[in-house]
Amino acid sequence: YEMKYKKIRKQIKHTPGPPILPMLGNAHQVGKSPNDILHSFFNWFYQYGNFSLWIGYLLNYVVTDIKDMEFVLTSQNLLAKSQIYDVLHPWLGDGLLTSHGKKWHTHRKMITPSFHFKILQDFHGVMSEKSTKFMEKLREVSKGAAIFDIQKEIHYLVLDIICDTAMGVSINAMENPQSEFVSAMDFLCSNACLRMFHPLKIKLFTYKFYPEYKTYCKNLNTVKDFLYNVIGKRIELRQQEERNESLKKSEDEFAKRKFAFLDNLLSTTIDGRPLTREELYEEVATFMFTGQETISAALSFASFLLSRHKDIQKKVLEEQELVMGGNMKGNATFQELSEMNYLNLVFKETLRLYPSAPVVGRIVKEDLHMNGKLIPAGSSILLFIMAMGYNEKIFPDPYRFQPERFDIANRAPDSNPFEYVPFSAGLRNCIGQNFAKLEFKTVLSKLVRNFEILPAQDELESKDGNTSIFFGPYRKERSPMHKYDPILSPALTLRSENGVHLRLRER
Ligand code: HEM
Repeated sequence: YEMKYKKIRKQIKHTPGPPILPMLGNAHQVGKSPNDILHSFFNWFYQYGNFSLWIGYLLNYVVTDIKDMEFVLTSQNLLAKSQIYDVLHPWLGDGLLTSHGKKWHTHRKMITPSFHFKILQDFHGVMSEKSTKFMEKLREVSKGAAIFDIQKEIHYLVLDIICDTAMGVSINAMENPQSEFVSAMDFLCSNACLRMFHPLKIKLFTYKFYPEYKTYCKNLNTVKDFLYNVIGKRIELRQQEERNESLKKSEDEFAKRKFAFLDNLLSTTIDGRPLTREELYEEVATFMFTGQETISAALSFASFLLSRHKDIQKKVLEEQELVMGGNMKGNATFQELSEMNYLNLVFKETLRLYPSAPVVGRIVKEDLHMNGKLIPAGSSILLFIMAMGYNEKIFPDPYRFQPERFDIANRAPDSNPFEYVPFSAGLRNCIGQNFAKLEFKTVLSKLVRNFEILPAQDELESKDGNTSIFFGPYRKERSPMHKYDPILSPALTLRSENGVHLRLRER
């Protein structure tokens, strides 16, 4: 092994990286917790730019250079995902996120119309309804200027929205966070994140020997049973409708007709045949996973940033007053949301500082020549999306929260579209980005109109416009971390390990 890898290391001398140990590579330096991993990645980004990272004998080629990012994202041959996605397979199967080749291609084509703006308009109704309920929940938890964890509350809101839009089923997670299905979904999301960088837990055949494996199976089965049950009932309902039978009046929630992503899948065909139950399951489970943690993170971090930047929150509110006029407590229409340009800039700037998917991976199946550099077959390429947002040449003063930097008037006319890619780009870009933007704006617009968002403690308000999060060598110039500063945890999705704490004051 050592001989073989010595040769490969010579081949990639073009790209430095942290020094390695035999057999371990850099595994001992990456760090134990997800937060350590992020810090190590940032330190190496500042030190090397692109860097090569060895986990045992697996080469991870980490890309932070804009031209290389463009190369990978526009390549037709780098569409298959890397090994870190293996943890998702038992849960999501070959859904859109994890599949590749012909299956991915035909399913992508089939699913694209489900995100058409006419369908998003229907989903917007669900988003508005759930956000109204969310305001009531916030009134309760923020009573008496209590410091609370908004990430937790947003998580349940987003789960409610995604269940309703994916399956047409209301699970009321905001009211029943302890339900078996809600806990099982929570378990699977964090389980995936924690296993991704664990050398033994990442593979199912070694994970089976851990005592927690039993709990994993139990939660996986809960989610699968629930989804298969909904799918089965939906199919039955459609068959009844097709036979033109009058529907039995029932109290059953599944019988209530509500248009959902699943309905779209049921009316689609692949090569002239309807989707199998397994295919339906895979795509619904994928929609629910990808559309949950990502938006939760964006909304939580945006609330956090606004809580610490009063001046920017004021601008968001001024725009709300302008667009909504006298209807400050009502639902914003689709049209009104599209007029909220400043809120759009806040969305972009939040995703620059806290991209929901900080790293995405691809597998290199054949030797690759990337802008003059050889990347050997069998390696994995990790696109370090988060580091791109902290590139000082593109985003001066990168730790400053400054939505205006995304104003078209302030962007360099020759800017490269690959310098900012929170939704990835190219053929495997995020299919749900318009859904995400719509949900972000629906919820945040309502939040800002109902509440003044305050930091957990008054002294935490930013005096210089900077965030309190620092990575890499610049950290030592800054004040120490406060207990209410988020500890970032990256895996497939970014979140705060210690929650996102703040206070609210009703307007
Ligand atoms: C702020 C919110 C979001 C962000 C930042 C985000 C980001 C991303 C990124 C970076 C990828 C590429 C992943 C990779 O290459 O492995 C991706 C893929 C994907 N996203 Fe999103 N996403 C968001 C919301 C959503 C939502 C709301 C949905 C669906 C409801 C969704 C569905 C998907 C799917 C299905 C893929 C896989 C697409 C494919 O491979 O063809 N995402 N997303």
